[in-house]
Amino acid sequence: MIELQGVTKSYNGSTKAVDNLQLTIPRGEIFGFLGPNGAGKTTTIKMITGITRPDRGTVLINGKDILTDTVAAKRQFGFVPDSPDLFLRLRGLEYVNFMADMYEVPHSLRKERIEVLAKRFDMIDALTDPIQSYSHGMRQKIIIMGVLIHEPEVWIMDEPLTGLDPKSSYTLKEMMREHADSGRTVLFSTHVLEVAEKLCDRVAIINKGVLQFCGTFREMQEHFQSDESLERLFLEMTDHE
Ligand SMILES: Nc1ncnc2c1ncn2[C@@H]1O[C@H](COP(=O)(O)OP(=O)(O)OP(=O)(O)O)[C@@H](O)[C@H]1O
Repeated sequence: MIELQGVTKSYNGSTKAVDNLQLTIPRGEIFGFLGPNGAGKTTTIKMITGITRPDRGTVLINGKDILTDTVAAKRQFGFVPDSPDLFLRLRGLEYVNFMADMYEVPHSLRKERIEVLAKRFDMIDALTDPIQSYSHGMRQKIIIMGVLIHEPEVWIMDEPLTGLDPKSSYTLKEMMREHADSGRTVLFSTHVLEVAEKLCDRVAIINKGVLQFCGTFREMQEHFQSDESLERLFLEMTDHE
């Protein structure tokens, strides 16, 4: 479960990138975070994950405060950032083991977990190659594997499907569904509204740092008294000044 209470952030003391955001993302849900470029999605995700400090407000992950109980809060989640260009000098397997070390995954569990993940993402043959030699999609997949190796309860993913081929994208979406259906939490941001419409139990739409809507797609249609697609409703909400 992720709770944001009055979360606010300005850069350089000027316009608010995120303004008084109030959100609760319960267990058992795939939650989509949507908004146009520059809306404040990444800033919000960075505040949830403790990378950026909010000016005001509180972030709780499974009840643990990211600012005051940071390590306990960080143990609750796995985070896939928007750029997978990390640890390029390591081989895939070294990186996944490094992540397993960080999260104290026992050696007895690692081999099987790595095998299962590598099989699902078609990465078995690439594990011994340096990440530098990987394509964008392969880098994305190794980052996802490194995150999932410690089986975090809460998944937080910033545009995780970008660059994935159709099979890997299908696999990740399937894993997100399984994770949420087993009573755990998935938060991800995306620009692909068709994916959000099909995959998410609820979505939040943010524009210029302000929450425009939070709820199910059906609730959104009821709210706007419209049977339009998510894409049309999104454009209506975010196009107007
Ligand atoms: N490090 C920074 N310094 C100054 N301004 C920033 C910084 N990071 C983000 N911003 C500004 O904050 C606002 C929100 O940016 P953010 O990256 O959170 O949006 P986003 O919704 O993730 O966008 P995108 O969909 O393009 O990735 C934008 O106006 C952006 O220019």
